[in-house]
Amino acid sequence: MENAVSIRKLSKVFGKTPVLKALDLDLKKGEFAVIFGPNGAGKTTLLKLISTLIEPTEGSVFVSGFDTAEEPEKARREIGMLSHDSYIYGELTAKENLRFFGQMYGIKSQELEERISNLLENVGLVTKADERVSTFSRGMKQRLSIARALLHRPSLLLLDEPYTGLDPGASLIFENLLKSPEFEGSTKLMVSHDLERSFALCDRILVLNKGKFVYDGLKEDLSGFEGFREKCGSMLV
Ligand SMILES: Nc1ncnc2c1ncn2[C@@H]1O[C@H](COP(=O)(O)OP(=O)(O)OP(=O)(O)O)[C@@H](O)[C@H]1O
Repeated sequence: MENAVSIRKLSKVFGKTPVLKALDLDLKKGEFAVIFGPNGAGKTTLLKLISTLIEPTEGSVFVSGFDTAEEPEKARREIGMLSHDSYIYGELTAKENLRFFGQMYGIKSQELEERISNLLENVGLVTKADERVSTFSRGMKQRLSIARALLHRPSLLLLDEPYTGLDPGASLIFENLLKSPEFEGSTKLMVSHDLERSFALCDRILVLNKGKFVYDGLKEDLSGFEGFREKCGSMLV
């Protein structure tokens, strides 16, 4: 079976600074991997490269078999990205934002309206559906970003610090969405500093440090969170 993500000798240099150094990575379909690592390790840069937001200096990225350099549109169709830049428009309402992105993905209008209602309900924004996003709190914007990322039923979820701004209730809603029948089979690659919470969700752990993977292992091979801390703690600084 073809991998959800295949990365080969991927490097990124900003100016003269090498940020990612010849990375190789394969993610199987349905895997839930989390990337840990200290500030500046290159985690967000890696997610941006996979999502085609930025281009590699060298190397290649394949998403569901699509080479992101050659077929970026097809690769993007597979991806739902949740990140710091929320990609939502302040002057539009929550519903209008989702409509805009849904139309971009070519979702037919009746299906789109149903999808928008469901997602707004799921993320707890029904009562705010017709309010402008510029009036939203950070957590409300993050809830809307979650709905936006899931709108086109992506097969690959790239989640960059998804808990940012979420209150405990919204964090649970988010985790339940990931475990829901619709998304439990999707592949997930998450970057997070919330070690314990992410460890509980994932089945594979990667540690990125100074642009290289210094650890890659399955959760089942570690003796719980304490085992992970013992093995990887020193790699996280
Ligand atoms: N557009 C850019 N131009 C120049 N340097 C950049 C750019 N984007 C990122 N960098 C640099 O690349 C390095 C890695 O940044 P990145 O955001 O990928 O780290 P990170 O592991 O996600 O860190 P954090 O945990 O703090 O979010 C940092 O030194 C950062 O300053």
